[in-house]
Amino acid sequence: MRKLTEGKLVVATHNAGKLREISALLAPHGVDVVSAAALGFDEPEETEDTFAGNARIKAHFAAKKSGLPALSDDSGIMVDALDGAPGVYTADWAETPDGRDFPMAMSKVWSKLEDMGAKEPRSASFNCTLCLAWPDGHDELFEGKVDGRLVWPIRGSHGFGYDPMFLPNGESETFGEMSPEKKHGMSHRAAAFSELVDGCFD
Ligand SMILES: O=c1nc[nH]c2c1ncn2[C@H]1C[C@H](O)[C@@H](COP(=O)(O)OP(=O)(O)OP(=O)(O)O)O1
Ligand SMILES: [Mg+2]
Repeated sequence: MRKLTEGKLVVATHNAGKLREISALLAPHGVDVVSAAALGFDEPEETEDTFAGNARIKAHFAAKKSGLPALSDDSGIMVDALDGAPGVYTADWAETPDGRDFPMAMSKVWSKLEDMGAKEPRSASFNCTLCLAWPDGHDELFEGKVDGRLVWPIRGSHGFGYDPMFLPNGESETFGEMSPEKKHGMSHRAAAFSELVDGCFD
């Protein structure tokens, strides 16, 4: 597996919540981080139907454009009773003409479960695929997952996206209620990061 040797890394995301988490997860490793959004890069279209496929699109786009290694994150929530939806389309479910509306997206998920009479526990998982790509076209992929269940009403104002409706197994706080440090100890993103750190950092 290729090691990350350069000091500077582009984080290929336009999501401020993800950038905050990725920066915190990278902080102990002495990497100098700049985001694709801060560099003014466009968002490439996420045309694949897998997390890995879309992670590769985002990381290669930023690596080519910057001439630096780039790290992307493609992630989403998979609800068992919905056969894994919204999955790769988790961000799309929140899309409105005025931007993303996550309270609306969470209530869409919950109403679908209500409409179908889904039984407790309404199990779901958060999934994350990281892609580290270099300007020469090489890449490495890492995956992480956390299992839990969905709750309603939503709880907490920490984190981002669908965090307030996700209760990880064995916990009493949703991702929206827990501190960032606690989420970083158990999240899908943290799990993928630990693979990345083991494989690519000295
Ligand atoms: O820890 C999380 N806590 C809550 N929600 C989360 C999390 N991780 C992903 N999610 C949701 C947010 C987003 O709606 C979708 C990912 O979509 P995804 O395309 O990978 O990210 P994005 O468009 O927000 O940013 P970008 O593509 O620029 O990295 O899953
Ligand atoms: Mg996206």
